[in-house]
Amino acid sequence: MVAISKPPIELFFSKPSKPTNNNNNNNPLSFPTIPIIDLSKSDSKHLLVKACQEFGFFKVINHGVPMQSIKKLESQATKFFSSPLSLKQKSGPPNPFGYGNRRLGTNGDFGWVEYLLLNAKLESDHNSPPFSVFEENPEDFRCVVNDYVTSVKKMACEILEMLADEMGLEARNVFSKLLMDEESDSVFRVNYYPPCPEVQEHESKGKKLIGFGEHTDPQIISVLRSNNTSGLEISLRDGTWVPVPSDSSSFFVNVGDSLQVMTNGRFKSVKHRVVANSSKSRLSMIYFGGPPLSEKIAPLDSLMVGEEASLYKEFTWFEYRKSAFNSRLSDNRLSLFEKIRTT
Ligand SMILES: C=C1C[C@]23C[C@@]1(O)CC[C@H]2[C@@]12CC[C@H](O)[C@@](C)(C(=O)O1)[C@H]2[C@@H]3C(=O)O
Ligand SMILES: O=C(O)CCC(=O)C(=O)O
Ligand SMILES: [Fe+2]
Repeated sequence: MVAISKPPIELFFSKPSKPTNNNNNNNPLSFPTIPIIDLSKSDSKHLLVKACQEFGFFKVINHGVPMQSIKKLESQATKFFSSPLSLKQKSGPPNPFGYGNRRLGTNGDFGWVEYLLLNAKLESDHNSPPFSVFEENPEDFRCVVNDYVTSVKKMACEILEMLADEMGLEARNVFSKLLMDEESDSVFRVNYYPPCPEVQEHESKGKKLIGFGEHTDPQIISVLRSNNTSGLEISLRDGTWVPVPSDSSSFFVNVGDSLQVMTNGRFKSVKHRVVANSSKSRLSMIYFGGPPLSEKIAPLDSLMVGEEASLYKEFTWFEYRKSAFNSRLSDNRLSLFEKIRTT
């Protein structure tokens, strides 16, 4: 186990950002409303497409994921993160899966966060983390995660099928089949953001303490649920950061880079980040639905109209994933795969 050295506190603060008073309605105190999609309503499809085009982000209610499954996972995760650091570290480092602390990825990014990065399909394998805290009964944790991921993946597939339907694509499972594939490279992550007393002192100087730095998610779709501590922010196209009020009974969904490519840029992968809280801890769990490694990612033929040109070079998910994991968190990962426009 490699000891985790403490990075200087400066690494966790955001650079001064654009003033946040340039939103749509010119009112410095109001933000555009984040779309709310009621999955129990059949007419939500249109709103879903609109949300993916305008924000790449929306909130989902009446999602069908049992509260019991959410609560069980929350309680297991709380047990994990409240155990001694030395024990948690026995489930790390996170390469590729396991417990991580502050260091995000391998390229020098830091956040005020602890996390568990897991394969979305937790196998009954003694070497799969986290074996340390749940030593007495690792099957318990595995079942709880698998139960939760199964329900959330079902919801993600439903959303992807509604999107395909509304866009008039021939096969409504054109996106969802990638998540359903046995070989789907999907990831599950639990993030724990401890309270940070230094937040207030820095806020008075106009700086924000960063829990998880700004980035887009590389996969197709991400589905997030958190406790009632806020912190998540999304970036609008004009660079304005919009805080997302927490809601522990709903899910938040964002479009990933791969879905942006498959829709030839119609849907936008949203830039987001998490800012730390001075007094409350935040616990979030995110399912990242990804394709099989060998899957070719390119704009869907059936979507291209007239002379529409593809904005991206074709790549496999393996190639994109490799390139993404070699990048810094805030890099524009897709720019390497954009076609040079000649007109
Ligand atoms: C700094 C990094 C962390 C990350 C891999 C990367 O090099 C760039 C993308 C990051 C991200 C963001 C979404 C997910 O949380 C994640 C698991 C992913 O697939 O891409 C993380 C990666 C990570 O934490 O290892
Ligand atoms: O923890 C959160 O609320 C969001 C984290 C995130 O964006 C990520 O893990 O990719
Ligand atoms: Fe993310």
